[in-house]
Amino acid sequence: MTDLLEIESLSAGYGRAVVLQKVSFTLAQGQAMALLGRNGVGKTTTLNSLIGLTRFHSGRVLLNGQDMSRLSPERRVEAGIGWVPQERGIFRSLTVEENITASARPGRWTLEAVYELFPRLKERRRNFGNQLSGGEQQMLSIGRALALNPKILLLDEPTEGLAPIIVEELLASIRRIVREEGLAAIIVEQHAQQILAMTERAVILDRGAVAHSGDSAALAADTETLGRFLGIGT
Ligand SMILES: Nc1ncnc2c1ncn2[C@@H]1O[C@H](COP(=O)(O)OP(=O)(O)OP(=O)(O)O)[C@@H](O)[C@H]1O
Repeated sequence: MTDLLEIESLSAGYGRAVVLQKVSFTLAQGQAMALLGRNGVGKTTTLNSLIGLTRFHSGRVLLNGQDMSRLSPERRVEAGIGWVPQERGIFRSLTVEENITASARPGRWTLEAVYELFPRLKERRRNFGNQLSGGEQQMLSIGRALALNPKILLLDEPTEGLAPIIVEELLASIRRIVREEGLAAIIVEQHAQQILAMTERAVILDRGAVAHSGDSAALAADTETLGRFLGIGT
């Protein structure tokens, strides 16, 4: 069976700087992957490369066997990549509802399904993007990506800078998306143990290269590797 996503020896960066050095991993349909590593190792650059926002040097990015390495970000979204950027990227002058429906496509994730996942968004549906708290903006960013009914969701530090109670709420929603709904996802997160508990696969990057790749459950128990590459668990 073809993997949903195949990254083959991807080297990419910004301008002349090559940040990712021959990064390879695969993800099957319905699998969620934790993408971990210390600050500055290339996690965001990996997600940016999957959506097409970096300078591509060599390698291949395949979605359902189709090579996307040279496609524009718009074409990659059309092909089924859902992207939730670190800076959230919501339209501040549109309402919550307009943000969700502006680019929606038919599928499991209707407006009602997004509201059911994030009841706060329904309460706030007539508010503008610039009237939302950080947590609500993050929910909207995820809801908007879901409404595109992607084949795979890329989440870049979705809980960064949010209050602990909101972090727990968001992590519970993300767990539901990947565990109960079975949507394929790559999740970059500082809350490593919580993300390992809801994903099947884990990749650790170190200085732009894959330093570890394996089962999330095995990594969660591997204090030596967690300590060496993330400075936790020891
Ligand atoms: N727009 C850019 N132009 C040039 N270099 C960049 C740019 N964005 C990131 N970099 C560099 O690429 C490297 C990897 O950064 P990246 O943001 O991918 O790391 P990260 O693992 O996501 O870290 P963090 O957890 O801090 O977000 C860093 O050395 C960074 O300085």
